[in-house]
Amino acid sequence: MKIAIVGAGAIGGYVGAKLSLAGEDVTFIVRGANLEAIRRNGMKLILEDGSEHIADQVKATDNYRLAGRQDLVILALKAHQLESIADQLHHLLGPETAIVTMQNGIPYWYFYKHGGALEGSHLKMVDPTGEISEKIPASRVIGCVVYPASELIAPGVVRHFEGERFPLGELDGSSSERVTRISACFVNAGFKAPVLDDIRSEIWLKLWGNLSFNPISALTHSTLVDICQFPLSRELAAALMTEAQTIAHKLGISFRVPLDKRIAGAEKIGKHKTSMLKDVEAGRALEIDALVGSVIELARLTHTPTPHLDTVYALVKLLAKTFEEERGQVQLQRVA
Ligand SMILES: NC(=O)C1=CN([C@@H]2O[C@H](COP(=O)(O)OP(=O)(O)OC[C@H]3O[C@@H](n4cnc5c(N)ncnc54)[C@H](OP(=O)(O)O)[C@@H]3O)[C@@H](O)[C@H]2O)C=CC1
Ligand SMILES: CC(C)(CO)C(=O)C(=O)O
Repeated sequence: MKIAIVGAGAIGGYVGAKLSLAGEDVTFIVRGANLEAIRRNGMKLILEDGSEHIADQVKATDNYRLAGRQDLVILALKAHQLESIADQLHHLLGPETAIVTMQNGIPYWYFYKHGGALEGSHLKMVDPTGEISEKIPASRVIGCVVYPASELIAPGVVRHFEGERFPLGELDGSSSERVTRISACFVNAGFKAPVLDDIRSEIWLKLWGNLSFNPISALTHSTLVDICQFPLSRELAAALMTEAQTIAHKLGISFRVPLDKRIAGAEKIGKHKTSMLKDVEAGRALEIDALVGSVIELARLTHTPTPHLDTVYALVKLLAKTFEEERGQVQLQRVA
């Protein structure tokens, strides 16, 4: 399959390297030092067992037009980075090209083919200007939940920590020919890629952890096990998750795992820093609006009170604002 991966970071690098090693025709859409490194050496993948694999057949470019039409486009950017690529994406799209979205959080396409009173509603938190929905048509999208954890440790070098599951699903729940084909392609590359008839419920299950543990960890610099074992933060995580569950239930979502078990699962991961804490430490922009702001937007749409989510959202937004101002100061000092 001809596959473009937009964003060759932790997840894009991991997925693209494995697909290429399995014989797929992979092009990374990538920029900066990462582009140079992949062009020079391919994408190096370091697996959990320490083994190293070089995907040296991958192509890498920052030119969408040159990459050309694809069978499949995988969007592996952070949610707040989608707008920056939306304008260029059409170069990759032929009449049948499918798009797999690999962002954590509530996706911009959430209400497409959702049914009910909220069908077609637009979510400002993840698509502030409407440009993403306009230029990345939801009719092409296959939903996906990313369970693996990985990190781009240097340009062109990705380390995989754990997990291989990428559940997929059509937005209308059907088992179409295209989703079946993409699932088979993922399985052939060594991933688990079950086709689900309710991808939104799986998105909420993953998000349950992200909307609670990620902001708490970013605010307190604590790992998952620390948050889960300290009674007050465990209680706060449970309160955030309970509010989210009320919203989700109103939207027809069912959780296949009870709340206590979901917290126990996070606790078992141990001394692990969430991606939002890693972003804080690295001075990168935080995925707050996709993970928390969008849930609050859904709360407003479903008339659900969310005092805990509102409080945590306010605090983590302030944290991000302070960081942005500090970064601005540092840049100004460098210019001076
Ligand atoms: N990492 C993980 O273990 C997990 C991540 N996820 C989710 O997966 C998604 C991707 O996260 P992750 O891979 O960690 O993020 P990364 O930051 O590692 O990767 C994103 C990549 O996109 C690139 N990028 C951003 N904007 C552009 C652009 N305009 N053109 C080209 N490239 C661009 C970035 O490059 P540059 O550095 O040049 O900006 C970066 O390499 C997120 O939603 C995250 O929450 C989910 C589960 C686990
Ligand atoms: C580790 C985990 C599961 C925390 O919610 C995660 O998905 C993240 O760090 O973004």
